Amino acid sequence: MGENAEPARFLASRFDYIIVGGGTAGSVLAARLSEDATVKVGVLEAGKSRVGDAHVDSPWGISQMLSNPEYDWALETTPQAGTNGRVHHLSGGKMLGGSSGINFMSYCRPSAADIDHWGRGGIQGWTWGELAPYYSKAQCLEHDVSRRDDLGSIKTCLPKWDLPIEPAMIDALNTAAGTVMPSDPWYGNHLGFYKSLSTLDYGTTSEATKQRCPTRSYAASGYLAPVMHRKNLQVLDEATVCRVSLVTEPTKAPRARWVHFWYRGSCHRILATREIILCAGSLHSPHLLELSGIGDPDVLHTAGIPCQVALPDVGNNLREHPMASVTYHLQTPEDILPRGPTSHDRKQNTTACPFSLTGFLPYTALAPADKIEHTIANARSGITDTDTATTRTTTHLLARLQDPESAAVQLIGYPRGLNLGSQSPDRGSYSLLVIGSHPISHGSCHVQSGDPFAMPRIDPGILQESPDVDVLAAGVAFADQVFHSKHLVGRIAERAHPGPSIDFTDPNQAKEFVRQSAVAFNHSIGTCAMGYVVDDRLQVKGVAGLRVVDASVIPLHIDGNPVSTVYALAERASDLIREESRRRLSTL
Ligand SMILES: Cc1cc2nc3c(=O)[nH]c(=O)nc-3n(C[C@H](O)[C@H](O)[C@H](O)COP(=O)(O)OP(=O)(O)OC[C@H]3O[C@@H](n4cnc5c(N)ncnc54)[C@H](O)[C@@H]3O)c2cc1C
Repeated sequence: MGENAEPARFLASRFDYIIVGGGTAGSVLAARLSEDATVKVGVLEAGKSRVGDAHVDSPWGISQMLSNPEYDWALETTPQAGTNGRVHHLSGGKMLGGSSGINFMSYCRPSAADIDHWGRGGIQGWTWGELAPYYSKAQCLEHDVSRRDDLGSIKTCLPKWDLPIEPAMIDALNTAAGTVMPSDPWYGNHLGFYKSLSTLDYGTTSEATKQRCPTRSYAASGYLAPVMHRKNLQVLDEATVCRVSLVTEPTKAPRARWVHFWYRGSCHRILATREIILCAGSLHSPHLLELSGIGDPDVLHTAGIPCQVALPDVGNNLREHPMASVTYHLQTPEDILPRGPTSHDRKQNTTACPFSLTGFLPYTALAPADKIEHTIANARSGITDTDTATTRTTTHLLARLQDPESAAVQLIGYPRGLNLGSQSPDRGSYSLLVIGSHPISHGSCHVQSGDPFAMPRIDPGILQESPDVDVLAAGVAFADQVFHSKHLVGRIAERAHPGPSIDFTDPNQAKEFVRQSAVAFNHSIGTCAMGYVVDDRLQVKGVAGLRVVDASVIPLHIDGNPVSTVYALAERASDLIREESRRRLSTL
């Protein structure tokens, strides 16, 4: 990027807004707030700028970044009882652009109902109707230039390659589920199977091949890089924020004023005259609130941190999408070699590639009515307290299992075994990944000590609730059955994973497989949830001048991959902040 702030200038500056975390949401806010040349915006990012980095830019570079501490926070959960005591790896992008720089680039919007359900706790202003324009504002839909509203910063396109097996796979999936290919799955209803969009930019021509080659389109390239020349925007990378300090005035709520951070071995503090905006992601934003003394007094006491503002819900409601997969060998490896327009795609795609097939199904398409009732009754019998917010959420999510319009699982086609960390991928296999869309299981992410470099204790409670296991097991059994579809005759050989001894028609074997093999899909949300930790303008309750804008404010999980929603909510948050700023100025 080359235009990052000079450290001395940054440290000597006074900012109106300080953004903590220059990731997905942080980059959007930095770009939007600095459009007003009269405000000064500072961004502090713990990772490095990786703009122009080959691993980030290449759609095939993911395996070089995952678990690599230069790019990935590489956090771990506590042992998860729901997955037979296994510890799960949780990735998170540590760079400008954050997790949008390390993710699988799958672009998918949630169903309209999912966003509408956010309003259940009395949250105003976050319906599908209100958020939908912001999806369009963030996205540039390359495959459909007729949509003039979709001209945003993040480029998306359908893969310009065709995997020979995928049209038959889409037919097999839709036939088995009794669904049809949705005609416009990005506008509120995406049940059924279809070719998925990726956050890819085809605007670059390779020097070597003179062909247009795809590069990752992400928050740093789409939002930050084009505006780094602005005089009122400064970005300091490799700066790790350790807390926010508050000032108290009589009769007023405490106000967030200073951001304390480590930079090149020294601790510094910097003043925000208007607001501090936490954009550190679902696992770091609650941690920073707690390090600042804002949280559950018991949690803070145990960690030895004096409580400044009691906010018991900080760090709770951590929800993750669980994922399990089934892989079959193919009769011919060519079935997953792309018929792409460029030899570049064809060559690269043999080692790894973004996902190009996805779809959603309700539980009603996976299980008979009596089985669904059994799943729900089982879960209800465990509910003793009927009046807590958690119970109301659980009851709501259980009711959705009977709704034929509500997705319970997402399936993603992946043209090989899921061995992303491997250097020698299996070229002759195809996987269906099955992801639980609306997990009832949830947990927490809490500070363990006042040391800002000690990682939080992360317990997402993966598969701890039996309906999540039932749903995922039914999804995996469905996926297994699809490989035997008449649409795929002559193309599929034996099952590669799990081994042939597992019988998915036996629900107990399917459930045990899921407990034994499911992983977290890196879609953490909910730890600073709207309505609980922040209000519907995303301001931290009980503190002035402090907001959270990132995936942590999403109160309930959405069906599908979340990055589109993080872009949209950050776009909307920018409008809210600018609107408040204008209102403040007009009253002066
Ligand atoms: C491996 C992986 C694959 C994924 N695949 C997909 C996908 O295909 N499609 C999809 O839609 N979603 C996907 N996701 C999820 C999606 O990318 C995230 O939900 C989204 O990017 C989160 O945005 P955010 O702004 O909340 O956090 P982030 O983008 O993670 O930003 C947080 C930023 O804060 C910085 N930070 C943290 N702590 C501090 C601190 N103390 N001081 C300063 N800076 C700090 C971080 O370094 C980071 O840059 C994936 C995620 C991962 C990790």
